[in-house]
Amino acid sequence: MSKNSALAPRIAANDIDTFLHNLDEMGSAVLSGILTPPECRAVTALYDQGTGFRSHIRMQRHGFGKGEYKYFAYPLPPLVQALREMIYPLLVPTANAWQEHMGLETQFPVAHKDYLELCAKAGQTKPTPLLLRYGPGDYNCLHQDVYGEMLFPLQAAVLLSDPETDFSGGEFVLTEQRPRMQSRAEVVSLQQGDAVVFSVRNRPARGTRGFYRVNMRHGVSRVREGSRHTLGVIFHDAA
Ligand SMILES: O=C(O)CCC(=O)C(=O)O
Ligand SMILES: [Fe+2]
Repeated sequence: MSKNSALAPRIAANDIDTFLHNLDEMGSAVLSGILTPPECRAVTALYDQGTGFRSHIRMQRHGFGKGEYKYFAYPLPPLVQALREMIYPLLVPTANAWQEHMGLETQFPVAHKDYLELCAKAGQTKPTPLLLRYGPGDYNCLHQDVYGEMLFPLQAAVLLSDPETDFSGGEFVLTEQRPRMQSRAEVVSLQQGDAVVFSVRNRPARGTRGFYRVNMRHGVSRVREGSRHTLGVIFHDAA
C-alpha cells in the first residue's frame, strides 16, 4: 500500500549514475522533480492538521535555530512512507561502500523494512521523518541528525515550497570538515519538489594513502521573506 507507482519513474528520470557519482564526490546530490507541486502543497498542508505527529519542536527553545518542526507518527502518510522505502535502496550500495571505506563493520540490508527491524532491536523505534516550517528570519543551525547507535549515513530533504514564489533566502547549506583543514561550505540550490540527498555525519574521501573521514553538517540559511517548508526523510529510527 505504501508503494507509490508514480514515484519510481520520477526517480528514474534522474541520471542515477551521475547522482551517485556526485554523492560520492561531494557528499550530496540532488534528485529533481521527486514530488509534484500539488503533492508538495498537500504534504505542507499536513503541518496544520492536529493529528499524525508524535512531537512538535520549536527550534529556538533548544538553540537549534529559529523555526519549528514536527516528527510524523507511525503509520507515516503513504507518500512519505513510499519516499522513504523507495529512496533507501538507491542509497544502500553507496552507504555500504562508505562503511567499508571508513572501516565500519555494519552493512545495510537492501530493504528498508529490514533495516527498521535492526533499528528496533537496538531500541530505535520512533519515526524520524519530519516536516519543517520556517518564516521570515528563521534558520536552521548546522547539525547532524544522529538518533542513536544505528545510523544510516545518508538522508534526504525535499523542498516543498517554491523558491520562485513562496520565499527568498533559506538556502540549504552543507559544511564539510577534513582533518587539519578549514571547513568548506556548499549551498545546494533546489526547486520545489527536488530532494537533496546528503551525508548525515561522516563520509569517506580518497586521499593519497587510502580513505579518510570527512565530517559533514547541514542547515538552512536565514529565510528573508515568505515561508519555507521541507520534508526531511531520515532512514534510521530514533531511540
Ligand atoms: O529545511 C531543510 O532544508 C533542512 C531540514 C533538515 O535539517 C533535515 O531534513 O534534516
Ligand atoms: Fe537535519
